[in-house]
Amino acid sequence: MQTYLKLMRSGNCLMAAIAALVGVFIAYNIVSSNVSPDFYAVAFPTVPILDSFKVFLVVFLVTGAGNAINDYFDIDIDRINKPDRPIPSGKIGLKAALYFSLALFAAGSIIAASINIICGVIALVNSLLLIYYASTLKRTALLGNIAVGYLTGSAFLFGGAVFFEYGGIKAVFVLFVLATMATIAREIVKDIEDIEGDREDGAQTLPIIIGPKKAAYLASLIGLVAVLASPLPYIQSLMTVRYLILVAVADLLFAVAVYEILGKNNPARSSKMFKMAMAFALISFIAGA
Ligand SMILES: CC(C)=CCC/C(C)=C/CC/C(C)=C/CC/C(C)=C/COC[C@H](O)COP(=O)(O)O
Ligand SMILES: CC(C)=CCC/C(C)=C/CC/C(C)=C/CC/C(C)=C/COP(=O)(O)OP(=O)(O)O
Ligand SMILES: [Mg+2]
Repeated sequence: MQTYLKLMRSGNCLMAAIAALVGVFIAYNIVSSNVSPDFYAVAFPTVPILDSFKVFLVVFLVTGAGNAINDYFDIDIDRINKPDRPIPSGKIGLKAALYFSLALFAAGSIIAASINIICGVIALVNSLLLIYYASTLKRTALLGNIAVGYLTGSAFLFGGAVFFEYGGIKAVFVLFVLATMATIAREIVKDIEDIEGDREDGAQTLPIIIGPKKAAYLASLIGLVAVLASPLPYIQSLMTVRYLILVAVADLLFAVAVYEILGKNNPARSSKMFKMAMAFALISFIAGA
């Protein structure tokens, strides 16, 4: 069981699932404050506890499926870059990982469809995109990074989609944009870190095409634009002033991540700092909502 949780990268699954719950909560706050009292009393539901649990479960399962199918297709690269992972280390067989991933995708999409049609569509589209990313897109410069950025940011959209008929997706769109930009920046840095294994595998990633230095500048630019945009949830009255204080700490961590890649040419540490900054930004969304 432990090895399958490692294949799923359960820490990422938990982070994504919490992000989706933030989406549910923020969307509920916004749409329930926008409706008229009589509509609120008559038509608008109370906080959807069961749907919130389903949202958490779907994102946990689909994210885990995406990580598992990624390692299934990455077996050759991971033998070079990450030999301790469950498949290259032999702890989980290749076919077992594939069937496990497909089962998680199916379970997640079916549960999503039981929430509403939009949640079902998002889960199905994301599942297909995760498979396409792992099999093909990840070896394509920038498109692969954008796909992972969209997928990560979509956790917020998925939470907002619980209230799609009340404008829930629009309510959380700025969170989607911030998460997408931060993830794209980190994905480019990860490609700089993996450049040797990717080159051996014939992948055409951005750092291989334009060089690691220019890729580092682009990742830093995207990351810094996300930092400059980070007050937007407060400006849009999605978040309280507590968010503004906490996200300033996340912004500082993003700045350190940029320094690690631009100033110290250390993609491994920069990637870790980006992830820490993203985790802290998620905490600021939770505490500031
Ligand atoms: C500027 C600002 C306020 C940005 C917002 C940042 C934010 C809240 C991002 C959300 C992050 C999130 C929902 C992450 C989910 C889990 C995750 C790390 C997904 C992306 O994983 C792909 C990555 O390539 C996996 O690699 P690794 O982390 O090394 O296993
Ligand atoms: C909203 C719903 C239903 C699902 C969202 C699913 C989410 C949040 C996905 C987040 C992004 C994610 C987990 C992508 C999986 C693919 C992946 C591991 C990309 C990075 O892989 P590589 O580029 O191969 O790098 P490493 O394998 O070395 O980490
Ligand atoms: Mg991989």
